[in-house]
Amino acid sequence: MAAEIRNAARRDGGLVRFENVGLRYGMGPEVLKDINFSIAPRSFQYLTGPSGAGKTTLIRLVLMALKPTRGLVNLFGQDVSRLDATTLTGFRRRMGVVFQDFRLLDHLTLYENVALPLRVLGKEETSYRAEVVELLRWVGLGERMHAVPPVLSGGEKQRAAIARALISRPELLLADEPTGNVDPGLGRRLLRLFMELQSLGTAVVIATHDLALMELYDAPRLVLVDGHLHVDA
Ligand SMILES: Nc1ncnc2c1ncn2[C@@H]1O[C@H](COP(=O)(O)OP(=O)(O)OP(=O)(O)O)[C@@H](O)[C@H]1O
Repeated sequence: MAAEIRNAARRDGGLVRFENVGLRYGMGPEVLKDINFSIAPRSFQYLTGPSGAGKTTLIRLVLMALKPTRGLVNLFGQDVSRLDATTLTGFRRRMGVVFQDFRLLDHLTLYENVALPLRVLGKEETSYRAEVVELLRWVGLGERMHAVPPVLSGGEKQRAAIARALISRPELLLADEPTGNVDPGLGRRLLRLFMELQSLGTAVVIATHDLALMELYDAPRLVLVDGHLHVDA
């Protein structure tokens, strides 16, 4: 089944494809209008636009946390409106997400936070311990793995959230303002982490309005303005 889905994604040329997607919250105005774009496997792109333009909303649509009001959302080669709950859960596991507010669990150590997605899958600790430690070192938190989130800086929490998003080796990583809470030096280091991740085979989407960051590494920009999206390649 997994191979079938991957083949379908390849055939359709994308991990994600939106066709004429529109979204409104409740009876409010349309926040996203006629959105068309696709995300190729192993690609790197920014999602940008002014505050309130709809970046988080678009990410939530990709994560299937929201249903489009109109149009087609295709993930891994399949129309999501036709999928059953089990397949949707499987699709979510193929995506990693770094939320703007981190969403770490305060009563768990960083090690436990990062290991959580694997624990939830019922894996034995012996099968993942080394991998979690290696990933925490990779994001520069090797010395902090037994600390709990409330005693960490914003940048440390940011990196822990990135490690947690990566532990399941996602095919697609969505990061919402991943450099929003860090100084420019750390922002550059995080960007290098994302580039390395892409070179290891993950497609990366970074939502940001940090122009300086986007200038550091040239990549296509999905630009949202007034609910419309255009691609600056
Ligand atoms: N749950 C909600 N209910 C109603 N309106 C919402 C909801 N979430 C977002 N909106 C509205 O949708 C629009 C887009 O919001 P969204 O958070 O997607 O923008 P954004 O580009 O991510 O903004 P920022 O860069 O400030 O995070 C805004 O006008 C916002 O007020």
